[in-house]
Amino acid sequence: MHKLTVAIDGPSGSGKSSVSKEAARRLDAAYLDTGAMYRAVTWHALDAGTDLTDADAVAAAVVAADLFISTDPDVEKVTIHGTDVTQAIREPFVSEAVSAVATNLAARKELVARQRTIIAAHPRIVAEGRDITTVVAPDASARILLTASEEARLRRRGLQLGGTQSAAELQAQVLARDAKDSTVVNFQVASDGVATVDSSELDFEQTVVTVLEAIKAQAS
Ligand SMILES: Nc1ncnc2c1ncn2[C@@H]1O[C@H](COP(=O)(O)OP(=O)(O)O)[C@@H](O)[C@H]1O
Ligand SMILES: Nc1ccn([C@H]2C[C@H](O)[C@@H](COP(=O)(O)OP(=O)(O)O)O2)c(=O)n1
Repeated sequence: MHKLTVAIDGPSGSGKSSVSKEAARRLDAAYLDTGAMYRAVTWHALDAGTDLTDADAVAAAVVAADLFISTDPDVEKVTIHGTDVTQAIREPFVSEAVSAVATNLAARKELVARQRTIIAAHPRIVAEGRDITTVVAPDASARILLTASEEARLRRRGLQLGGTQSAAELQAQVLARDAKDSTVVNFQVASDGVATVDSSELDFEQTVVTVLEAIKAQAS
């Protein structure tokens, strides 16, 4: 089987996680959700009462984090210091706090190193996040920026959360978070050599097929 590293970036609600996971299944590859790593260390910092405005404390918590993430696309599992946080990290309170970790450069350095180690350990892997195409794996066999209109991204996140969130809450969790995160990483504009797939007008299956075609075009 040929070695394959696929890097996929994009803003919140663009479909990165669901589309990358399905692409990984069809490519018989592992799957790495790097956002789940940022979410897990944020969950732990909140749980431990770490002051998220204290950059040194946040960085120290990330360096010390005993973090496990499944890379099997059919097994969603994230643990931190032995606690299973697979579901908890998706809660809105984590989405609203995670940028404090994502904008901490020392925390990013630590997580990027761990992500590179995980990617190197898998001959075939699809990794997704915000800086995979540019920082974590710029030499990947295929690199894709998955985008969608703000309207589509807000609608999808609202549906995903079962209609529990108000429009203002969704704006905070999707658009305001992207605005904060994009102060440290570029995931709005494709870098040189990165293919853009706009999923605004595509359904899930069409998006998966388009992404697989883009991977094939670059990786062959
Ligand atoms: N092309 C698409 N059309 C419609 N819904 C989609 C599409 N891609 C993803 N979704 C749905 O939108 C929601 C958000 O997708 P997700 O993969 O979590 O995005 P991200 O990881 O970029 O935040 C999920 O419920 C997912 O099933
Ligand atoms: N490679 C990455 C992945 C995620 N992040 C940050 C940015 C996001 O606010 C959080 C959570 O990412 P996640 O992909 O789970 O977020 P969405 O599902 O797209 O809303 O982590 C990052 O800075 N770099």
